[in-house]
Amino acid sequence: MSKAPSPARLAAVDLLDQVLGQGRPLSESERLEVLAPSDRAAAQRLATETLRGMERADRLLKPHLRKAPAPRVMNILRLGAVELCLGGTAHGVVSDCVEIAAAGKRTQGARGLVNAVLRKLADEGPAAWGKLRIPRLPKWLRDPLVEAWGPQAVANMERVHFEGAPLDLTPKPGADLSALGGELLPTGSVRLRDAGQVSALPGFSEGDWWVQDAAAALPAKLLGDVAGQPVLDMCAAPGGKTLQLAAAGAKVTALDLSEARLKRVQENLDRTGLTATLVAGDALEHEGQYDAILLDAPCSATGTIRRHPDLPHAHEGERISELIGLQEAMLDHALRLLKPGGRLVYATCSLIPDEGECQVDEALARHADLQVIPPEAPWIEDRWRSEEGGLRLRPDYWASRGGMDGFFMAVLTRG
Ligand SMILES: C[S@@+](CC[C@H](N)C(=O)[O-])C[C@H]1O[C@@H](n2cnc3c(N)ncnc32)[C@H](O)[C@@H]1O
Repeated sequence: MSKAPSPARLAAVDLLDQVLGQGRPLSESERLEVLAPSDRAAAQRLATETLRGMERADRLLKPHLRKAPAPRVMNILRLGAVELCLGGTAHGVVSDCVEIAAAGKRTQGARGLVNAVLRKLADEGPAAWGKLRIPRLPKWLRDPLVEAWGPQAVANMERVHFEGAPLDLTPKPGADLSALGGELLPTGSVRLRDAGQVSALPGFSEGDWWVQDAAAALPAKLLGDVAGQPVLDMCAAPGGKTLQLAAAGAKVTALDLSEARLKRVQENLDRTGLTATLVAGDALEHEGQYDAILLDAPCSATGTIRRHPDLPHAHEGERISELIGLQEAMLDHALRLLKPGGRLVYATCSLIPDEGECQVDEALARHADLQVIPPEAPWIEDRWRSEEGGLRLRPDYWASRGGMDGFFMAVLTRG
């Protein structure tokens, strides 16, 4: 008699269909909302691991498939293959994948195939897995990154992407995070491995910290002493940098186009007991004068792939030229909102120079009075410095510690 497949595995296959079939990233899924928290976490982990290991799974599956199966069947096989190769129990994985195939009208005819192929992989897969190459980025992204950073650097980034990301926390000033047993990074973030459920960690309810990649915590620090100053966080949600600025004593205006995402900023402020003025609106229409502005502009997010392996599969960079235009317009508008002598930090979590280094070069060409202030801090490593006077962070930096998100950031002023 057939039994219902695990809700987490079933949802993980749906997520793979969503990313690979519809080109919608995991973060846009409503599918997880109906699940219990533990199933939600498991489904997300399974989908993420499958996307990370997809190239290897496809290589292992290929010899067993005479013709390409229907996309959902292929995703069931990918999920099963990755789980089996990463140590999943053969019986549980295979029978669940067969049940997922049996549950769909268009896939039930492939039950036998799923069963036969996954049984083979349960025997052969785990030994073969580690001999396959580290999965590569898709060509649309790999080619420009090789051109920008060279083949070895991109191979190093791919190794870090494949390993996934630790959990980084930004401590609220004065909070004691020793109960978490994490590693204190030179930049002040606390890094945890295998952290589990975030909301169950010590200090979460007390608002002692918030989740923020170590690299993502640096742009706000580059604004320097903001205590008592009006500061605009121009693209604020979900609010990691707003929290840093508020914790540093700034009078923060946190602006974002998305009301839904601003709700997350408010939740984060409530949990941490910090305050900021939230404004829903278009950054390009915002008015005011500020001593300091943080422009963490919308971008390709290609620096966050180790956390979001769905990104390079969900699209092929179609929106990047539109984003580059938006970043340029936002940078020019931010300069209009900056008081004389004020500081603007421009940042993007992108690995593509057109969204970082080139934006600063081109802004310098457009505005004769614009200057870049090279940042000074004891934790800045020389190799992070870019020719424009900004910082270029890459996933392969701190590789032995677990890497960091890719970011570009620069401090600008009009003089
Ligand atoms: C990279 S995210 C910001 C991350 C945020 N700074 C943090 O640290 O949590 C970019 C944000 O820009 C917002 N955004 C996109 N277009 C915008 C616009 N025209 N005006 C204001 N915000 C915009 C998006 O809603 C998104 O929340």
